[in-house]
Amino acid sequence: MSKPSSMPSSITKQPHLVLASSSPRRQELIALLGLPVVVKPSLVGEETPADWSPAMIVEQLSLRKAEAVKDELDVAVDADAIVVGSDTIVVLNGEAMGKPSDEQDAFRMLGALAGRTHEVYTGVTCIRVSDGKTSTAHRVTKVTMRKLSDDQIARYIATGEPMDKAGAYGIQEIGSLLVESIEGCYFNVVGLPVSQLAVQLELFGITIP
Ligand SMILES: Cc1cn([C@H]2C[C@H](O)[C@@H](COP(=O)(O)OP(=O)(O)OP(=O)(O)O)O2)c(=O)[nH]c1=O
Repeated sequence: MSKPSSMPSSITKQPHLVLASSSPRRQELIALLGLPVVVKPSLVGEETPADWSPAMIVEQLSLRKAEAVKDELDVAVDADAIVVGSDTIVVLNGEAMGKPSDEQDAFRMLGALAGRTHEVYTGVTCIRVSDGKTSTAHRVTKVTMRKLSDDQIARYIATGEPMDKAGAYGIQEIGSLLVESIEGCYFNVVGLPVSQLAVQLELFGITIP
């Protein structure tokens, strides 16, 4: 009879992740990986030069967030950690939309998105604390929003949901009622493309089911 095979050491010895984010959505999604996670929000500014492409914006901001948190860690304590940073924007006809500045801004964004197809870009950066090894990538998902009247938009804004979300909607909450269809990764829209993150973590020798 053959002996049962032993567990590969890469499964038994996994480093912990440090999520550089204040987003409750990202905190829930990263838990899907089943690895130990510490949350440490980054406090970086999110200004970017006007000539950056959407891909550059989300990749560079995810890098900025991860680097800021990595710089605050104690290498002796967190040597085996991998810091994960992420950034999400909505792009309509080349215009990048972040989080709305106020309700009027949310009204403008939703009025522009209604009845049209836009793209959601999310950038993800992983940095290993011990040697600074870095991986940055992004994903794009197409989202088509149904036509909305001004009254419908105003009622949605009155729920308070849009204010902390790129493009002023949350597909995972009441905003789901505004979305007609999507093409691509759903989790990318919510703010953390978990399968993309799994691919990047494999570059660090971390195996995810
Ligand atoms: C389009 C869309 C965005 N969002 C969210 C994801 C992000 O949290 C937010 C975009 O803002 P970000 O600047 O990417 O992230 P954040 O400020 O919320 O968190 P942190 O920088 O600390 O990581 O919009 C949704 O929750 N649902 C959606 O459908």
